[in-house]
Amino acid sequence: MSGKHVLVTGGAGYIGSHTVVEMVTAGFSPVVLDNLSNACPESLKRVEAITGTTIPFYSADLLDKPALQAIFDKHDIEAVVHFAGLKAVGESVAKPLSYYKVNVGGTTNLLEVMIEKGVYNFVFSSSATVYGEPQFLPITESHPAGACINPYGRTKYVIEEILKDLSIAEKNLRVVLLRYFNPIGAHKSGTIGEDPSGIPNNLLPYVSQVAVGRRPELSVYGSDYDTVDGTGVRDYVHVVDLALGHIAALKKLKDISGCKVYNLGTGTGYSVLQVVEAFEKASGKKVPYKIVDRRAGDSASVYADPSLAEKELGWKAERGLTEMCEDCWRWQSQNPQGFKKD
Ligand SMILES: NC(=O)c1ccc[n+]([C@@H]2O[C@H](COP(=O)([O-])OP(=O)(O)OC[C@H]3O[C@@H](n4cnc5c(N)ncnc54)[C@H](O)[C@@H]3O)[C@@H](O)[C@H]2O)c1
Ligand SMILES: CC(=O)N[C@H]1[C@@H](OP(=O)(O)OP(=O)(O)OC[C@H]2O[C@@H](n3ccc(=O)[nH]c3=O)[C@H](O)[C@@H]2O)O[C@H](CO)[C@H](O)[C@@H]1O
Repeated sequence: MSGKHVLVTGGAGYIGSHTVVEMVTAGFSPVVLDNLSNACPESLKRVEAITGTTIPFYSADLLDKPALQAIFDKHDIEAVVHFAGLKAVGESVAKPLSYYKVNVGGTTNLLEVMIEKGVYNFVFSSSATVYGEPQFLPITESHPAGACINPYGRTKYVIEEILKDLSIAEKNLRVVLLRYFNPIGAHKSGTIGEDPSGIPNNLLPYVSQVAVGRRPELSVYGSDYDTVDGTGVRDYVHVVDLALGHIAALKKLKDISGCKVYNLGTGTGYSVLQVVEAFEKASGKKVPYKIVDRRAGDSASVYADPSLAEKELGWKAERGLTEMCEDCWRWQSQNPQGFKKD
């Protein structure tokens, strides 16, 4: 599909910015749309520095249909990779309407404009959260989905269902749904990475902010799970591997019809304390922690069976936990305050 453009919504964000880098390397021409509600323009400047390419950028909102239409009119868009949306679980409980409006309403807006403009290739950022509490491990794509425990997860599941319905109604539509497990790490340059606003919800950003001295200690949510050391186990996947999964998905679109679903994970789970230990080794810093109560809604263990993505997309995560922690630390130590000027 090289020569034409791929619209990347949310391309200034964490996963989007890493994917834009890999897209340029793979010969795609990305155009980025982002309303910068959870990103800053600096991330794209750094993507341009890494790739040596100018990336067309539109500061626009998914809810602004005329702005979406104008982008499709201006560029010859062949496919859309859709990252943009809200992703904070706690906030989704407090503000469900915002989550349904932006995630579901924003996606339906985008799909309407795509169909109006005759663009039929779509890659969507879904999440392992759609599986809810695991009924078996490792989780395959045929594991039951939909029993989500928070509004954020439900928006992902609803969007998946919309895409399945739409790909039946619109015979030309080709969709790849990617269910991410736990993306962490950063680009090797250390110039782009995850930059959460406020107190991080997720483990790695919290650990790295403790290591860099921004926070005094990590709270480990529970040590009485039925796991290797009692702490929660997750499938951490390097964000660059995840980005490469989108390249594989884009290449796959031409060979499929309808809607395909793939897990993107490594297949290996690590406990919170194993991650802390790996991060301490990678950074040479101590990460003080205290054990506190379990976090509501957490499962003991969640990890993927990623074999379908390997078989059908030719994609396999290559980077291990040590590299994930080293790359995360390079980004955090070079940018203690994230993209904000120090
Ligand atoms: N990071 C994870 O752990 C994870 C796991 C599973 C799925 N996902 C999904 O992957 C996608 C990307 O996640 P991320 O971690 O890069 O998040 P992110 O917040 O860094 O990126 C999302 C981007 O979308 C933009 N955005 C938000 N609302 C918008 C709107 N209305 N219009 C235009 N742009 C808007 C934000 O400014 C941000 O740059 C999200 O859909 C997220 O739900 C993320
Ligand atoms: C309930 C919840 O928020 N779920 C979201 C969270 O899942 P996860 O719970 O899979 O990711 P996470 O990074 O929030 O937590 C990973 C593991 O670390 C533990 N932990 C986390 C933070 C911390 O300060 N201390 C600590 O001990 C946590 O209990 C879990 O065992 O992130 C995913 C993205 O990757 C999805 O967005 C999930 O919807």
